[in-house]
Amino acid sequence: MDSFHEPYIRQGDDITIEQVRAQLSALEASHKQHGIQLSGRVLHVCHYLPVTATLASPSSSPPHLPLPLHPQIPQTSPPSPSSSAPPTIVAKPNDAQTLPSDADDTPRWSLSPRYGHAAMISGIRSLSFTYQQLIIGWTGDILSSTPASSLPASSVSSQDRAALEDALATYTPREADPDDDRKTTYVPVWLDQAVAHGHYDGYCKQTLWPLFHYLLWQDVATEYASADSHYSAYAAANLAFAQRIAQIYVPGDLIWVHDYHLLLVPKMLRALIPDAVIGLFVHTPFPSSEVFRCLPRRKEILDGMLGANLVCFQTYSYSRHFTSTCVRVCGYESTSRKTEALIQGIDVQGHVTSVMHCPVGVDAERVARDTLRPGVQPKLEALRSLYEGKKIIMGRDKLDVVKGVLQKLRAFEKLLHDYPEWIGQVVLIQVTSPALSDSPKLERQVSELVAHINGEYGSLDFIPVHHYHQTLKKDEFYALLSVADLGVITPLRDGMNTTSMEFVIAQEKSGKRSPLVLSEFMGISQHMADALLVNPWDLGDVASAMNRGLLMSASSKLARHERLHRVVTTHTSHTWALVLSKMLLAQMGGQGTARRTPFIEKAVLKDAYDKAGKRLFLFDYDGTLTPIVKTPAMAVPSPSTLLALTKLTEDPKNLVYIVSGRDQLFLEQHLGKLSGLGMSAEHGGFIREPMRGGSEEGGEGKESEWVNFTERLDMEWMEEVGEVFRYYTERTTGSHIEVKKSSITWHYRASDPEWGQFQCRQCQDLLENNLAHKRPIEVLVGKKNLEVRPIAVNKGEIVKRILYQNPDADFIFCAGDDKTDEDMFRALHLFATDATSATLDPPLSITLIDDHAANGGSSKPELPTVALAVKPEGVFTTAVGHMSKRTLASWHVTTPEEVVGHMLHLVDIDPATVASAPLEDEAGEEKETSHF
Ligand SMILES: O=P(O)(O)OC[C@H]1O[C@H](O[C@H]2O[C@H](CO)[C@@H](O)[C@H](O)[C@H]2O)[C@H](O)[C@@H](O)[C@@H]1O
Repeated sequence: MDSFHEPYIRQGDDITIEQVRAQLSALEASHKQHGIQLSGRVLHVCHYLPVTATLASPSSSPPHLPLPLHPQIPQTSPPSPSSSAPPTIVAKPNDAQTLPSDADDTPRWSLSPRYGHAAMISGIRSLSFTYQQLIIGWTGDILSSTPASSLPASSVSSQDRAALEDALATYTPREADPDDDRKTTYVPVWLDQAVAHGHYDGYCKQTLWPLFHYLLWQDVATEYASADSHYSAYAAANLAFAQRIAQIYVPGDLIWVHDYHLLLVPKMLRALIPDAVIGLFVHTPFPSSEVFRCLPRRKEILDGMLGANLVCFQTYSYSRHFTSTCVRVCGYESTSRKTEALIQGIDVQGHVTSVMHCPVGVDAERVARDTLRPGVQPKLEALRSLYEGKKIIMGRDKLDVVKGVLQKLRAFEKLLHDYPEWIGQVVLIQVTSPALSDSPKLERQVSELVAHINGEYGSLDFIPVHHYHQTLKKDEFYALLSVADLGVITPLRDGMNTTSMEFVIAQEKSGKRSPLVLSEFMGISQHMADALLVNPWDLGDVASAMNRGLLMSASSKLARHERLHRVVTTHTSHTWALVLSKMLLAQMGGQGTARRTPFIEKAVLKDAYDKAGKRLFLFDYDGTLTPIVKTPAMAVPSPSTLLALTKLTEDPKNLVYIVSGRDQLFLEQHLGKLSGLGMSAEHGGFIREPMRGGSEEGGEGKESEWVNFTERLDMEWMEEVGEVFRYYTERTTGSHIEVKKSSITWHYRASDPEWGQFQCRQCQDLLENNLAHKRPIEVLVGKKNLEVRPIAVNKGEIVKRILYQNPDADFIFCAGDDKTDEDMFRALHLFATDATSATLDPPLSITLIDDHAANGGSSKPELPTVALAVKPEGVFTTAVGHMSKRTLASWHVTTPEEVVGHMLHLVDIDPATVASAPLEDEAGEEKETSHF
């Protein structure tokens, strides 16, 4: 694995931030050398802006005077609403609490501050030394001064908005290097109040958050209509973000979209800026596919995410769940380790989204500094004397069901029950900070349980549990972390959890080196093997770990602490942000950004068609003229497809062929009535020329014979391959074998998608390593199938043959959707790109087969090279699939319906006037649109 693609600095690696910086610079230099445009900017798209801003009354405020940060809702007299002077707006980051606050003006409105995501914000800000940064986020609620209430965003005048945007754009953060003019700017997204709250309090908090933390909705303590309500607000908010990004985007920008609030943004943004380099970082856990599949809007959400070039998670297991969900729920394929080099990814119609992981850390230096703030020590001393002679267990969690506070309290109760020697000797100080959407039910349950434990195990001079439901001040927080004899952080699920990292740093500074009990269901646990890892549901397990931690020897504590400290201080928010930049930068110029096959416009095609004297059409069948469906036998041509082919073949200027992997029987059965249609079956193994002089059933003319190019080939391998396929069919429920005359296909579309793909890879390995080098065969990975055919035949050879026999064609349209069709594009590539090389040597199929037959077994060597009439502008090689799909074709359309629509347009038929029935198989299964 090369260092550019290395997903993460692994635990124990000695890589430093300087090394990541050096890798970044090397990547940038290499991109510049290859002419890849870099803007030097990173756009971070977050749910809300980490700033506080206040709009002051113009009449009373001096320009650019900083205003108090807290409280945000002013208590003083109302502003003068009619003033026409420009507003004075002061904006500052949420953490800039030391700015002077000597203003006496009256804010007219202010943005409500929001906290959280500290690690992310500190990581983003640390990049200011490397990149120009833009943080794009929702303003948060707009609070009016009188009455103290939320205002609809629409009531903020455009003048005020512009003033706020200016203030944010010109704000220089404290931590910026004064000699460096690169900095962080803040770009507000204005959301209508209903959209903003439907988005966050509704869909984010009531639907996605519980699901991502393995809580199905009936378990959530809030009341709401359904898992689908608020989706429209979620989509509207995401669209507003995408549009805002598009307004400020410049080519060469790197765009990082953050978290579960904005999962639709990548796809929406891709539609607005097809070339954008987009990363999506998911800070929460990503659940197993069996949980995720319950989401009514699962496909929309996954497709939204897959609009990104790179989707990144906190841990490998979250990324594995995501990949598996895309495969299982949407039917997409994960890229093989073999084909897409080293990166795991998801293939959607040829667009590959890379999937990686990179855990966020804390700003270790800053936490260490904060732990030593002068205010911390007195608080620490106070705690020490208050609990003198007792061991202190500390817990600090948001009051949210997923944080497992109830389970922790029960485990503490079990500690006192199972190890009664601790009664009177240990206290649990549990702080619960209020969650944004508070749950009174949970609050009540916690209070009741605390009272129960204290009643059961407490006495007049001993209270076992000290519960504080409040937001701790920084000094109190660090004092608590520093004084504790044991940290117990046991959420039921948590994306990462930064308190545990802060605990380790605080313990280093206080010199205590106390141990940590951590839930194994949080992202950080995978990197903290030296904590005491527990299952928070197993109360006995947690109680025993608490006991073990409290009794741990000093040397053991020290050894564990040192290793944890090393992890926390080498995997910081700064390294995280740099590694993220490196990963996204590595996507530039790569798959999905460099390759853009243009969409072929109907008018362009029609223009060339009308001007041409002789036209050649070469169509693949499955996935090109008809959508992929679950059962191969049900992939029958639609009325539109038949009409388009009929009309094309009726025109004497046209020569139309189907070049398919299907066998003769299938092609004859479904397309045989079109006698003007030429057909090639089994990937070029057979050909039947069109009948001249009649195109419809009953038309004039004599039916052509099939020519078999495989007749004299060694076909003994068919039995051997059949045996291998039978072995895998027995072991892969739902799979089946399609035996054709000279090729054989193993299908696994109806099998478990992951097992099917795994078996396919195993089978492919077996065939390639044990048979392919001994036999004249080629193994082809198709769409949920594995095909084996003779190496001597392919679709490219057929195309050359047709072309050689029709050198006067001056218009060629060739369409296909999968790898075997690339042989056709390759055969035409030279003529599609180079005006000077329009000559063609006699193809093998003519020299070896036709002439062989004509000359009684001896081939005739001197067939002439022919000159072709076609010019590059008359060759339309067209891939069906995503524009970023790897292809030799010069054009693309996205679906088979578009291929047919384009053909109908050529013959002057409006597709809307043609009756079209949705494809259904016998079981009523709809066509599989998800995977082409
Ligand atoms: O060259 P083509 O015309 O594209 O044919 C390639 C293979 O297509 C068929 O399999 C594929 O389509 C089926 C129907 O949509 C689908 O169920 C299957 O999963 C696909 O792999 C066909 O069955 C094969 O014989 C062709 O070689």
